Amino acid sequence: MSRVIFVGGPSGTGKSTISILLSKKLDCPFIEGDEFHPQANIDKMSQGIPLTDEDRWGWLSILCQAAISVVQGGENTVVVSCSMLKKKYRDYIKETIGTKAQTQLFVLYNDFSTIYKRMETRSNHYMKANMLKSQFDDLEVPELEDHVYKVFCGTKEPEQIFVEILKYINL
Ligand SMILES: Nc1ncnc2c1ncn2[C@@H]1O[C@H](COP(=O)(O)OP(=O)(O)O)[C@@H](O)[C@H]1O
Ligand SMILES: O=C(O)[C@H](O)[C@@H](O)[C@H](O)[C@H](O)COP(=O)(O)O
Repeated sequence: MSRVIFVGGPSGTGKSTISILLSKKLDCPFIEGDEFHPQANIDKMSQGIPLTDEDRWGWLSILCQAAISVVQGGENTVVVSCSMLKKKYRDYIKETIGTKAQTQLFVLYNDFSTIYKRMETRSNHYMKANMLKSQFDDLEVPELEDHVYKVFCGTKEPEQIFVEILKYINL
């Protein structure tokens, strides 16, 4: 059966970095969630305004449909980066993918100060460092959610985090 692997967490925790490592290892496509935001969401974030649930539902739907299209197009696996900060977003993703593929969700998390320092150096990204707090406020670290795994990153190198995640993935 095909599978969809989502990599989540607040901005700067390493979603894209880890997703790229996974897609290389699994030799599969990678959907960069940031590239699928409606323009209204990008405009909002560019102005330093955090997204609300209402802003996110449409984006989550687009991402799920993109992942489904990839596996229905014949790919065995696809990796998607998407913050999916709240349990209800993760539930929505699992429900929407449904039986079309096996779904595994990994939520990266870290200390606020570690990520804040990292974000301050990323000046060209539309996600402003001062919006990070709202993301941490929204983050619900998963506990006992089916097919959802939390991954504490701390000061681990991306390779180390990648190896941790691989333990949950059938190669
Ligand atoms: N484990 C890590 N340790 C140190 N730096 C990292 C780690 N993971 C990612 N980074 C760096 O942090 C920044 C944000 O990473 P990125 O993968 O774009 O995060 P996200 O997609 O979650 O916003 C990048 O400059 C990246 O190289
Ligand atoms: O890589 C990042 O910096 C984050 O992924 C970010 O750009 C993300 O697209 C938005 O944070 C989505 O909105 P929410 O995370 O607020 O849902």
